[in-house]
This record gives sequence, structure tokens and C-alpha cells, in this order.
Amino acid sequence: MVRKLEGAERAEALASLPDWTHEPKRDGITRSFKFADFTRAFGFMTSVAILAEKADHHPEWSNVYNRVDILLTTHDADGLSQRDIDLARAIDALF
Ligand SMILES: C[C@H](O)[C@H](O)[C@H]1CNC2=NC(N)=NC(=O)C2=N1
Repeated sequence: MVRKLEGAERAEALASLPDWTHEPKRDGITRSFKFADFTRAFGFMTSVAILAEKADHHPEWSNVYNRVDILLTTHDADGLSQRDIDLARAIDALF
């Protein structure tokens, strides 16, 4: 069972992802991505979907034209876990 990040471990993980914002209501992290157009945005989503399926860890997200908004949180832990941090890093590397 995956566990929620706590204390210093959580603080360090959040500090290591400066482009992501902690979302306290869901205890997740969010980031908004902007692209030249819809095709680029959807291509990015396709790449993220492949990563997410491999990791068995899935984003909550929405897309409007050239923008993709992502929230990462761990349902199985009821909040932020290392899985969210790892997926955020992998997503950042794609952008
Ligand atoms: C059974 C399966 O491993 C789980 O339901 C996975 C799937 N994807 C998931 N994605 C996210 N974001 N959180 C989870 O807890 C989660 N759990």
C-alpha cells in the first residue's frame, strides 16, 4: 500500500518541483502546460498517458485547446505520495 508523504520528506519533495503547486483541498500537486496549438497539447497528453499507464498511476486533467491542466494525487493514499512526485518529474521531462 502506498503511503502519504509527511514531514520533511514531503517538504523536500515539493521543493524539488518548483513548477508544481500544492493543492491543499485534494492534497495533490497541479501544473498548467501551454502549447502552440491543440495538436501539440494532445500529443503531450498521449505521451503522458503512456507513462501513466506504465506506472499504473494516472493524472486528473483537463484540456482546453492548447492548455493542459494536471492534478496529481494518490487515491490509494488519500493524498500526496511518492508516485505523484515521480510522475510529475517524468511529465516535466516530456515538456
Ligand atoms: C488498482 C490500481 O493499481 C490503482 O487503482 C491505481 C491506478 N491509478 C491510480 N492513479 C492515481 N492517481 N492514484 C491511485 O491511487 C491510483 N491507483
